[in-house]
Amino acid sequence: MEAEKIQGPTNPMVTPLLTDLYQFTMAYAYWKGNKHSEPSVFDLFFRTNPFGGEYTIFAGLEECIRFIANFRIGEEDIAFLRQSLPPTCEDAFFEYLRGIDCSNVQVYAVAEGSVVFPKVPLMRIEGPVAVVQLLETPFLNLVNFASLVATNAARHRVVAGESKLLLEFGLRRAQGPDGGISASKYCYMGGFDATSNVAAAKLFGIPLRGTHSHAFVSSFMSTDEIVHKPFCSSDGLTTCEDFVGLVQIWLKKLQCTESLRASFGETNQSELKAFTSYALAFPSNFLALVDTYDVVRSGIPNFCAVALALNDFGYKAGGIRLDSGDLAYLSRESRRFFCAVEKEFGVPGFGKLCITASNDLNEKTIDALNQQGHEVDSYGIGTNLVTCYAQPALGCVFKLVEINKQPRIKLSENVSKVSIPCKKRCFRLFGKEGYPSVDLMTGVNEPPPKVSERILCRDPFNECKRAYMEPQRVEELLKCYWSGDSGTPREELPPIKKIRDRCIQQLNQLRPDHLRRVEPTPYKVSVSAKLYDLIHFLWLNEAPIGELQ
Ligand SMILES: Nc1ncnc2c1ncn2[C@@H]1O[C@H](COP(=O)(O)OP(=O)(O)OP(=O)(O)O)[C@@H](O)[C@H]1O
Ligand SMILES: O=P(O)(O)OC[C@H]1O[C@H](OP(=O)(O)OP(=O)(O)O)[C@H](O)[C@@H]1O
Ligand SMILES: O=C(O)c1cccnc1
Ligand SMILES: [Mg+2]
Repeated sequence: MEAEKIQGPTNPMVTPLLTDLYQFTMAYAYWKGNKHSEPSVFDLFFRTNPFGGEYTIFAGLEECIRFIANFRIGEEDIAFLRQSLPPTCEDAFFEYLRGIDCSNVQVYAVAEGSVVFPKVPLMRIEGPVAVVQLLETPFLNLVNFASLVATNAARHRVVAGESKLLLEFGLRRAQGPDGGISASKYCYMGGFDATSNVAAAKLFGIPLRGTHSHAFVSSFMSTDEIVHKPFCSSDGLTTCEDFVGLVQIWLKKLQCTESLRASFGETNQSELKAFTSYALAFPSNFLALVDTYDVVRSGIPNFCAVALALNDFGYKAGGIRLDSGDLAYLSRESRRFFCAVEKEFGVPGFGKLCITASNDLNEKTIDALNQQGHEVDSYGIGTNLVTCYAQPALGCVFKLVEINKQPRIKLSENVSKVSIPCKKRCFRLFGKEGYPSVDLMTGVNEPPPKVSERILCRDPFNECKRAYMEPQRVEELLKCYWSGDSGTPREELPPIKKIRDRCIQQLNQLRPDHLRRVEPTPYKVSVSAKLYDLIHFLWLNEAPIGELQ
């Protein structure tokens, strides 16, 4: 049995009751009208890309599949529904609810981590109308934030560049525990390298990274004694009896070095104690937050004194974190100091020590740093990333497109809100240069587009916008991820690392003008000529003709 092989959702709060009341009232009305088993098709899609961009990353699919694979309404929940719905609701309905599962539901979806575009279904859900209706809210809940935050992460990756290390530091600012865990998971999927969130790292196998806080530095007083036991060199062959003294020797050497002299005099001794103490605790991975007192006059020289003492015993320091001030300027000053130390004392690699920047970073500040010129290797990003401060929601919707094999349309005064009817197949067509050129929707019974065969692609709502395309490659977007007991083979749910790789690879494959922050070019989304005609036939059919007075 397929349902037994797939674990339940990560968050145990994700149950059939994690929904809006109206899904159950509609289920009752479908049942009462003996319509509940009618075969239906719903599309899950969004209408506008978030963050003023022209692309979105699809995420949340695995959690949806875990949800339906385990969909059962338990006795306590049935009792709660019975007391919540009007007393006129018949007992037999609750018997019906007790018996439902998703064995007669099928889900076709775009692969998780894919770059996706407005109007193209991310998921196509087929099954008895009352059951599929019950999936609307939980699916939207599982996909909307996941895709939004994955897109936010991807956008930070695009602006930071491939070579930068991106650390997600958002748990403390996230919207509650699920917001925090989900953000860590989907930021990784969207291209971050690591998280500071220990629980998320354990749950999903995300690399775990971190530095230390200002509290650690300010907890030391200049008069504190450092508890020091002799410590061993990295090769285990020598022992250092007086590491504190060695650090002081190095600080004096730095102070006496002509090329470094101008930048600092006496440094903060309590900060030096904090760094020394941290180095003794983590000699192979010494990182220091250098902005507690004064980056240039204290933090950097203190860090270098400790790093050089470690170097004498074969340990390579990890680097620094800057968490305030002008990050472009301070990173350049830090790099200049590191390079001077490398040159003066002949310590290979010292000039390349990792500089991490944090403090209220977002796409805009990273872009500003790029414009100014900086020496940051790694960004730690929290609030703006995980809360999706620039845009708090993605507007995925779940619309009926077919019932009893009849196509259905939802009209709106606003053309962008008119739904695209009928059970559809979706394809990505690639052009001569290897870039994806257009996403094409067709009816399921139409012949699919073929490589090197010219096909007309039409804007679904604008008669004038149409173009022929001779694809060099065709990729079908919607694949079966849940087939219930229909026997249709289904796709495997890949591990998160594979999903992340797909996301990065697809972003790299996209034409750069779709990715740019300012005035990006919209990607083309179209329908076949046949589907275009059907949309407009149904539109005319369903729209009442007005009477002029
Ligand atoms: N070179 C830069 N260009 C653009 N923005 C920057 C640059 N350096 C830092 N920033 C951003 O400017 C803001 C500075 O924050 P703020 O004015 O609160 O000062 P601060 O550096 O945090 O000072 P403190 O913590 O010492 O009070 C942060 O959002 C940071 O990301
Ligand atoms: O700035 P964010 O992108 O949210 O990244 C996380 C922040 O959290 C930590 O400090 P915290 O904000 O708790 O204190 P601070 O503002 O005094 O540095 C850290 O030093 C970062 O600044
Ligand atoms: O490890 C860090 O440096 C960190 C973690 C969370 C928030 N701010 C910083
Ligand atoms: Mg802060």
